[in-house]
Amino acid sequence: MTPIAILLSGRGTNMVALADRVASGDIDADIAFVASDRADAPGLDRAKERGLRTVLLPYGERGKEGAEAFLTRLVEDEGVDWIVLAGFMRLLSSSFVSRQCGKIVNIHPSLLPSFPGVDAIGQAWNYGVAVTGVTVHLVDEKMDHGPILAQEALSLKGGESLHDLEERIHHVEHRLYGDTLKRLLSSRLIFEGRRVTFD
Ligand SMILES: Nc1nc2c(c(=O)[nH]1)N[C@@H](CN(C=O)c1ccc(C(=O)N[C@@H](CCC(=O)O)C(=O)O)cc1)CN2
Ligand SMILES: NCC(=O)N[C@@H]1O[C@H](COP(=O)([O-])[O-])[C@@H](O)[C@H]1O
Repeated sequence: MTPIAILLSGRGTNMVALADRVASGDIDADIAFVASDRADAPGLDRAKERGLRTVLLPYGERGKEGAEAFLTRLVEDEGVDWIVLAGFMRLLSSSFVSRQCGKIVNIHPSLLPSFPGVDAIGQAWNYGVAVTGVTVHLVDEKMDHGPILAQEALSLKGGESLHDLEERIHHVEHRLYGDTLKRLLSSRLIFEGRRVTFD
């Protein structure tokens, strides 16, 4: 059973989807804690409802460096093997990423490298794309730049609203992230440049 930590800043629906699959035994992991940079993140309440340990990262009091030092101590004390970002809206420093030996994974609601950063779905909608999707990627020191582990595309439907599209993308996320994490925890990663395959 692999110890993981989940980091979020918002609603936590991706955390819930992962936690449910861990609880069912489908994903062979132990969620050591769920952490957020925001005390008001609804995802923290959802984690507490599931009996998960929650942690507030002290970005407010200690800034980025202090918050990452706090997180590093927690990760090392708990023997966390993978850090799972699920709507965590803070850029992690290169020193933090390298200390974790790159064992950080993120989900992003677009087909990277298109539409990195915040509001990716809104960016794609406003651009008028015909196809968008979801990316699961390793985290490096840059924003939404790390090697891609999985992607799934979806075509926009005539007449659908932005809200409809957001709902369909989140539905894909909730399945794809769990499927990819399950493979990640049971495989070796083979790197060829930026290309990553599971062994
Ligand atoms: N080193 C990395 N850190 C993070 C990555 C990554 O790929 N590499 N992914 C992000 C998630 N993310 C979108 O995928 C994202 C994170 C942060 C921001 C952002 O603008 N943050 C600002 C301030 C946010 C705030 O104060 O609330 C900042 O950090 O200065 C946008 C998108 C997770 N981290
Ligand atoms: N740049 C990162 C980013 O945009 N992440 C996105 O934040 C949302 C979090 O939702 P959730 O809190 O309900 O899981 C998800 O759509 C995730 O892909």
